Amino acid sequence: MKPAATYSKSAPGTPKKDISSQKENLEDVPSDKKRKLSGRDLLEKRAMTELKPRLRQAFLALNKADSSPVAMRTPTNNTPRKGAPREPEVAVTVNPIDVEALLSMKMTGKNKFDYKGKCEQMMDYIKKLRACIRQFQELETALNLEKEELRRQLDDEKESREHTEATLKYKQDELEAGLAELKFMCNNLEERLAFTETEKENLVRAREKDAETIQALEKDVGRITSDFDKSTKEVANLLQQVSSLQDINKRLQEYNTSLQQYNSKLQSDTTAAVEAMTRTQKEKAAIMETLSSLRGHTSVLQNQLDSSKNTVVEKVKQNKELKEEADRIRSELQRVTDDREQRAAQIQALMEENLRYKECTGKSAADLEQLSSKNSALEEGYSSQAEAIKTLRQQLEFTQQKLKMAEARIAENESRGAEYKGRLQEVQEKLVDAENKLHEGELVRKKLHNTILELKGNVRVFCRVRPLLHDEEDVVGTEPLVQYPNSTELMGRGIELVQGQGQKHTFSFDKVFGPEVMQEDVFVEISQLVQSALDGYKVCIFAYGQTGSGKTHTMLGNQDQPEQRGIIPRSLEQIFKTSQALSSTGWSFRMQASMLEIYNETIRDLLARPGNGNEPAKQHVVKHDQNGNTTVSDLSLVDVSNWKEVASLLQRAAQSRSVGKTAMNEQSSRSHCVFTLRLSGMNESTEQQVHGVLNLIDLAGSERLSRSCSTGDRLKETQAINKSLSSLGDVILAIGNKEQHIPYRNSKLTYLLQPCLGGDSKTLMFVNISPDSKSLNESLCSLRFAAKVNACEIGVPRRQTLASRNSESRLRKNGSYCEGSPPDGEYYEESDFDHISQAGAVDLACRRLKGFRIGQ
Ligand SMILES: Nc1ncnc2c1ncn2[C@@H]1O[C@H](COP(=O)(O)OP(=O)(O)OP(=O)(O)O)[C@@H](O)[C@H]1O
Repeated sequence: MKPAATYSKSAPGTPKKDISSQKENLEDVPSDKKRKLSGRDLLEKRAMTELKPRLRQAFLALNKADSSPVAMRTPTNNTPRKGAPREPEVAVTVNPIDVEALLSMKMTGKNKFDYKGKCEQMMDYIKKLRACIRQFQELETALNLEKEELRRQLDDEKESREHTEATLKYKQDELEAGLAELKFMCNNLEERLAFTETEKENLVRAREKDAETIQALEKDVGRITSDFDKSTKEVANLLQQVSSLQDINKRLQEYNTSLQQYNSKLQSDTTAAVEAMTRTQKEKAAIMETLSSLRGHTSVLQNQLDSSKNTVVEKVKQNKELKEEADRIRSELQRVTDDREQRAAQIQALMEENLRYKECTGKSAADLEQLSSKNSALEEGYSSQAEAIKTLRQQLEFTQQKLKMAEARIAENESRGAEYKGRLQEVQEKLVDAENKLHEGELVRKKLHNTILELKGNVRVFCRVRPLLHDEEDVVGTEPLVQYPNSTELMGRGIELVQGQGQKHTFSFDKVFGPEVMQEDVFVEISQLVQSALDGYKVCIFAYGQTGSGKTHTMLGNQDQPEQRGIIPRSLEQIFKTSQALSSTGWSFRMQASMLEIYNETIRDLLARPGNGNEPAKQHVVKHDQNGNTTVSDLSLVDVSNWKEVASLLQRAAQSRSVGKTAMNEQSSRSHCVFTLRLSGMNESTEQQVHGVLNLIDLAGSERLSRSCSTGDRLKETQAINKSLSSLGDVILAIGNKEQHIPYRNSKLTYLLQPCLGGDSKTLMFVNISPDSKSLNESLCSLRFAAKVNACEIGVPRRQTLASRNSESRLRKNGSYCEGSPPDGEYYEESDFDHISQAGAVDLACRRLKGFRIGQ
């Protein structure tokens, strides 16, 4: 038996070796070709080089013996995966066939004709050939598999090499970055080292100084020790004082307890006041009802009185006619009587003459006859006249009777009229009484309402709806755009906007004025607030609303028509009148007015005297100090003492103000206009002082660019206006949300208004509304904004009162003005100033309730 021929393949799993061997194989390839050879070419080349000796071996084995077993590697399908351990090589024994011998083998047989033997040999030969073919097939399969595996190994190798290369690149980058960082750190450290060294030098110097200081301190310690001994003695004294102070403290605590009791009493008083207000409101409703019924009754009585008056007038007329008739008849009668008497005298004279003729002269019978006929004619005339007199007398009697009857009727009517008059008087008195009660109730209600608002510290909001202008429409669908709810709760305070399809938006404010409300009625509602500026409060009234909604009309109005004057002129008139009235009680006031506008985020002095045009425009800066004082640098302040002076100032300001025509308003204010009156009051006899500020602000109108159609400068103005108004909205929102940071600095307007919005002033906002249906959306926005403002709590208003005579210092002499709280420790008892306003008691209660300082 021939030794089993074995062929083995180098075990896989040693790719590096394979790659190196491939490299070795590549050595003999020309270098330009080397680059072109791909991995697949290498593999095929290597397979061929490995296959050739194996084929040669296989043929050798087959040629050597057809029956001897040959150890051959059996191909397996379990190709090792990447990373998996390689299986050991498996040797399979086959009977190798000597192919050369097989191919040169001849069929001999026993003789030439031994076909059977040849045939058997042939069969055997065919079998061997088949076995040989099978072996070759197996070998080919094994080689194919091996080739496949080698290809896979090569791919794996390539992949792992790429991966390693990428990792190496990444690591290199990392190292480079680290190096750069280290270099940067090194630089830093060097800088720090330099800095530390200088610091060290400084410290050394400081230490030297410290050493000197310590020496000085040691000397001081000696001195202090002696002082300490002295102090110890003083401490003993002080301890005694402390015990006496503790006594005082105890007494003060008792006083404090009593104050707390007083406080709680005030709180209960406030509750009672609120209840009283509710009661008053109910009473007011009842009085209103009585009033309306009385009004109805009065109108009935008035009608009756009017008809009675008409009857009396008629009867008087008749009476007069009858009297005239009677006079006429009387005069006729008189005339007739006179005539008759004249005739009787004539007859008498004729009769006497006749007698004289008869007696003395004996005249002829003819003459006698003539005379007697004359006499009879006269007698006839006389009798006819007597009859006429009789009828006239009858007529006179009848007329007199009629006259008497008419007079009786007149007397009757007059007594009835007097009765009616009495009843009317009575009703009118009742009416006046009811109206007085109503007025009083209204005053109490207002006062209580003010007190509650002040306790809450809210900004008050009044809403005013202007009348329709030409070309405007105030209906949405079939309903009026603006409606006023008439429920008891919302009467005079509620407003509804109808958005179409019955959708309503209801708002309520402190007061709502409809289009019919006159300027005077509006002012009546704010006069008390204005008054409080004289009492030492900071007061701020501003008008907000879309352009053309009536802000300027409300604040300034029309100066040429007295009944059309707005809040600014009326307020000043009232302040001047009241300050004059107070002069009889020792009070004298100094008042200074200023007027500025904020135009395109720049402050402009409206009272500045026009220069020659060469000097640069002044830069006005708003500043607030720690005490809440506001300053506007370089602002003109003008002393005013009567309305005439203010009127001329307003005129001067109107000429400098930025006004323009927009698509929505002929005379549109293109800036925010701030009128400020600073009041400083001093009582000569008591040396008491008050400091008040009245800010009256006409804001520029908000408008949509799409509606106002602004371009150029107008567009810039509109953008500046909208920006500052939106900043105002942000501030209000932040205050409403009680945020930590209030963005007052976002616009000049909010920064200037900071004390009014976030401080302790009495603030009132007018929200002006246009009833035009085209302005519905803007009106809705304005009302929503106003509702937010109404909900804002800005703190409790505080009066500014002083005792020392330094009021002059609080009113600026030139350049800037101050407003705000007096320095600490200078507050006085409210009762000291109660003579100024009736609101004193309520204010005192408010302040005590809020824990304000009430005196030193
Ligand atoms: N209550 C009112 N009664 C009568 N007319 C009014 C009333 N309110 C406003 N008007 C008229 O409406 C017009 C626009 O008013 P006004 O100029 O006051 O608006 P505005 O809000 O100040 O506008 P802008 O913001 O553009 O300055 C004016 O002609 C004014 O006379």
